[in-house]
Amino acid sequence: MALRELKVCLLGETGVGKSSIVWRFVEDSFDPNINPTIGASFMTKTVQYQNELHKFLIWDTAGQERFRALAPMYYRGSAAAIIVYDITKEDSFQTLKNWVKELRQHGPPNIVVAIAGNKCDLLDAREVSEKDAKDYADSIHAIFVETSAKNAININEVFIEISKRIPAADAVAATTGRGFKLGRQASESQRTCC
Ligand SMILES: Nc1nc2c(ncn2[C@@H]2O[C@H](COP(=O)(O)OP(=O)(O)OP(=O)(O)O)[C@@H](O)[C@H]2O)c(=O)[nH]1
Repeated sequence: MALRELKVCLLGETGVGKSSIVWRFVEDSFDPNINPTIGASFMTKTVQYQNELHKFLIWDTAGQERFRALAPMYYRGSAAAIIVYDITKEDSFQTLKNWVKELRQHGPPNIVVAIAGNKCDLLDAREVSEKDAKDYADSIHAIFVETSAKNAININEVFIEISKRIPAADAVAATTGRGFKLGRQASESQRTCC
């Protein structure tokens, strides 16, 4: 079975739940006392998609302002970016729009963008309407899901949607050197920090 490596980065304001989404996806766990990311952290997870294995190489960036300048190192060369906002924080949705602008200006031209409205378990505190966010995502042809890392809602779905959109993106990637590899492992996960 063909193994495809897909570099994915997570972007978004501090505290929106980027690391929690990654932990839920890779380890199927949730830590309410998780620490803010320093610099960035890296994890991988391989999943089967149709007749291929997709190995996600996931760069979870730090949302704190002091690390902002590091982000290009992680979104450059990415096949996809998951930009996360917190549905209970309007400001975090504005920050997301800034990330979209930055990716447009400096990111890979064919990057798949997924917008994740996280903390959808906190409906009573909602500040960003699902419709407004979906309309915005549609306007930039991005994937859109509301997620809850806490309650494991729509976490796998984000990555499945990325897998679905990658073939078109990879047709370009293949011509630039990234592409298919034959692999042996059916599933794995790993975490390192830097
Ligand atoms: N209720 C709720 N809390 C969440 C959810 N996801 C994350 N949190 C909490 O939000 C806080 C921040 O989560 P992180 O995953 O560290 O956020 P981050 O975006 O990675 O933050 P930085 O590393 O600073 O960029 C933590 O207290 C999490 O437990 C969620 O889906 N629901």
